[in-house]
Amino acid sequence: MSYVQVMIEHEVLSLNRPFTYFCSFPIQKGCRIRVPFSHRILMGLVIEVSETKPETSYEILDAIEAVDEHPLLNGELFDLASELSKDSVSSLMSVFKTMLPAAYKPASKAGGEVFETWLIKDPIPEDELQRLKLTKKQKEIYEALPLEIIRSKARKEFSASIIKTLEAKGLLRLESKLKTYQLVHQKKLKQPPELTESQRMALFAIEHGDHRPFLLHGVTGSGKTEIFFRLAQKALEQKKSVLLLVPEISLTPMMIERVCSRFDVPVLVFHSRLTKAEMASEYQKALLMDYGIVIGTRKAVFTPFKNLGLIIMDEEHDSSYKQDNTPKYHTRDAAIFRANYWHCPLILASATPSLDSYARAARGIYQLVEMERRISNTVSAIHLIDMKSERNIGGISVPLIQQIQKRLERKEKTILLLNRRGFIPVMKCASCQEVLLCEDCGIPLSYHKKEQALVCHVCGRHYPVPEVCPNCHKRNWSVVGLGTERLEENVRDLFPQAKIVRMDADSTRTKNAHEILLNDFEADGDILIGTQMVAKGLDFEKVTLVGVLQADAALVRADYRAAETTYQMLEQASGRAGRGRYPGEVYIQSYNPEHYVMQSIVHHNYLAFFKREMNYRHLGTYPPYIYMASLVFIHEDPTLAYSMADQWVKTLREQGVNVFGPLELSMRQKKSRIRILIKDKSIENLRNTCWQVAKKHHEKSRQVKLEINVNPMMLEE
Ligand SMILES: Nc1ncnc2c1ncn2[C@@H]1O[C@H](COP(=O)(O)OP(=O)(O)OP(=O)(O)O)[C@@H](O)[C@H]1O
Ligand SMILES: [Zn+2]
Repeated sequence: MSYVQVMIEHEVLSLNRPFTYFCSFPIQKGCRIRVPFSHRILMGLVIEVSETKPETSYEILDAIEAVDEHPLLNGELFDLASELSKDSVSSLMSVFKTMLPAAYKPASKAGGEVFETWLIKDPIPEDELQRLKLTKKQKEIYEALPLEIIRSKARKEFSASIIKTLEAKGLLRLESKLKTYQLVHQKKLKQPPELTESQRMALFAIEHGDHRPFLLHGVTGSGKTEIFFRLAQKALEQKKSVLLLVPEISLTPMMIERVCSRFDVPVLVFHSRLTKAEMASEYQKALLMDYGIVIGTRKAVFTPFKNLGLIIMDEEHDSSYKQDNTPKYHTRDAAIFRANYWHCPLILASATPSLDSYARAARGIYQLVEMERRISNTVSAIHLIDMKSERNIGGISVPLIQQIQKRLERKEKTILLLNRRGFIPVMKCASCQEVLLCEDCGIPLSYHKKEQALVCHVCGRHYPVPEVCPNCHKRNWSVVGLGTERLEENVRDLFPQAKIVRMDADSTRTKNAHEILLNDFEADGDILIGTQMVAKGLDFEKVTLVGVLQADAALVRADYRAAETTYQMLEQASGRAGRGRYPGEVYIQSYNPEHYVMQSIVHHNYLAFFKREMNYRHLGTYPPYIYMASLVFIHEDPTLAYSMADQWVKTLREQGVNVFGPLELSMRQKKSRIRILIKDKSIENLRNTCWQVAKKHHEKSRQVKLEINVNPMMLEE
C-alpha cells in the first residue's frame, strides 16, 4: 500500500502538476497507471511513491491498476524531462510523451500491436499423451511443432484447426511476448585504417581534454567518423554504451552499415520510420542492454542507458535536431545534460558548425578541435556560374552540362542538388497572373506531375489540377520554376542513356526507401538528383562532380539564419565531391555570385564566413548575441488572435521587456497565426517571461492557442 504522485495524460499547462492517489497494489516510479479523473478513467505516469499520506486539500481517490510491471523511465530521464520542460516552456507530460516510444505513451487510446501470442510446448509424460487420444494427424503435427512458436505462424504453417484442438487439449500453453526485431544484420568485420596525422592529433586533443563538450570542426571528408569509432572502441572496452546521433533518417543507413562492419556489439537503431512495435522493441532492448551502440535521430537522445560512456552528435548544425512541435527542445541541450550526468565526453561534430556552437567554442564554453585536411588530400575546385549571363537548358547551365557529359564518359558519378521538390514550384495563370494557393495555409501550391496533383508543401494537402483558372476562366497555366521532379525529366532529355536516381521527400515515402535509392546509385547510378538530403553525409568514392542549382534561392528568405543555412547546405553539398582517389569539381549556379556566402564557399573559408555573419548578427541583435523566443497566438478569428498578441506586447513593454510585433504569419489549417518576438541578454529572464505569459494566458483564454518556441531555429514568414 502506498501513495503515488501521478502526472495524468493530458499535455496542457493547466494540468502540469501531479495528482495524489492511494494505491493498493505494488507500483514503482516510472510506471504507467490507470486512475479516475473527473468522472473518467485516464492513464498517467507515476512520478513518486511514498508510504506516508501527503497533505492534500482534496479527497484522495484509489488508483485503478498498474499498466507496467517495470519502470519505463529511470531517475536520470526524469531529471532530464523536468529540465527540458522548464527550458522549453512546455508541460512535463508533453516531454514524457516525446521521450517514450509511441506504444508506451501514457494515453488512454495508446496501445498497438507490440505484443504477439506464442505457443509453448511444455514437456508432457508419455502416458498423459496416450490418454488424450490424438488422431494420427494431430500427433504428427504435435511432434513436428518446435518448442516455441508464434501462434499465427503455427496456424499458417501447420493446420489452423488442429493447432486449435491442441490448444484446447492443454498441450500448448499461450504466452504473450514482446515482438522483437533484428533490425541490423551482422556483417564481416572490417579492420580499422591507420590514422592520418590530422586524425591522430584530433584524437589526442579529445583524449586529453577536460569535461567541457568538444566541437570537432573537421572539413568534409576529413575522416571524422574514424575519430568517432576510435573513441567508441575505448568506451566499449570499458563496457560502456555509445550514443551516436545523426540528424536525418537519410543518414542512418550509411551510419548503421559503417558501425556494424566495425563493432561486434549490440546495435540499436531509433528513427521515425520504425513501426510502433519496432520502436517499442528497441526501447525494451535498451532497458536490458548492458552496453552497446545506439544510433538514431533526435529521439535516440532519450534512450535509457545503464552506463553511458560517450555521446557523438554528427552534423551538429542540422536544424532537424530541433523539434518543430511542442516540446520544442533542441537535441544538443539534452545531449549536454546527459554528458554531464554520466561524466562522459560529448562530441559535437560538423564541417559547418552552427554559428551558436562556433561562438561558444570561441568563448571557451566548448573545446575546439579542428581538422583542416581531407583524407583524400585534395581540395575540390569550386566554380561559380553567374546565371545572369550564362546560357542554360532546362535550368542547367552549359558548363555544368559539359561536365556531366565528361563524367558519363569517364564512368564517374554526379550529384545534382535542387532544394525544391515537385515539378513546378508555383502554379500561375499566364493570363491573369493568379497564383493557386492552399485554402488552409494561404501559400502557393506546387504542381506534382506524377501524382497529377497540386500539393501544399506546408500541410501536405492535395488538390486536383483545375482545368481553367478559377479567376479568369482561361486555360493558360504557365510553367515557371523548377522542382526536382521536373529537373529529372530535363536531365533525362539531355542524357537519355544515363541512369538517374532521384531522392526527395516524394521518392522516399516508403520504409527503407533511402537505403534502396542510395544502393541503386552506388551500384550503377550515374546521376543522383535531390533536395538538401543529398547534400549531407554521403560518402561515395566515385562522385567527382556536384552541381547546385538555384544556390541562392534560400538566401532571400527573411529568416535571420538564411545565410547560415545556405552556407551550410552549399559547403556540405560541395563536400560530396572528390572524397576518394579522384579529385572533385563543384559547379554552383547563382544569380548573386558576389554574395559573401558564395565567396566563402569558393575559398573554402569557414572562418571568413563566421566573422562576416557574426558581424551582421551583432548589428541586428540576433543570436548568438542575444536569446530569442517566439510566441505565436493561434485562432480562426484573426482579430481575436491579434488582440491577444497586441495586449501582451503592451503588457511586456510596460515591464521593460524587449518585445517585437505583433506580426501576422501565414495561416495553418485555416487558422490565423500572430507572432510576437522577445529578445533578452539573459536566457533565464527570457524563460521567466515566457512562463509568465504561458501561465497567465492560460487563465485568460482557453480558446486562443499559444505556441512558444525558445531559441527558434527559424523565423517563419
Ligand atoms: N585513416 C584513414 N585512412 C584511409 N581512409 C580513411 C581514413 N579515415 C577515413 N577514411 C575514409 O575517408 C572517407 C571520409 O571520411 P568520413 O566519411 O569520416 O568523413 P567526414 O569527416 O565524416 O566527412 P563529412 O563531414 O563530409 O561527412 C571515408 O570513406 C572513410 O572511410
Ligand atoms: Zn496547406
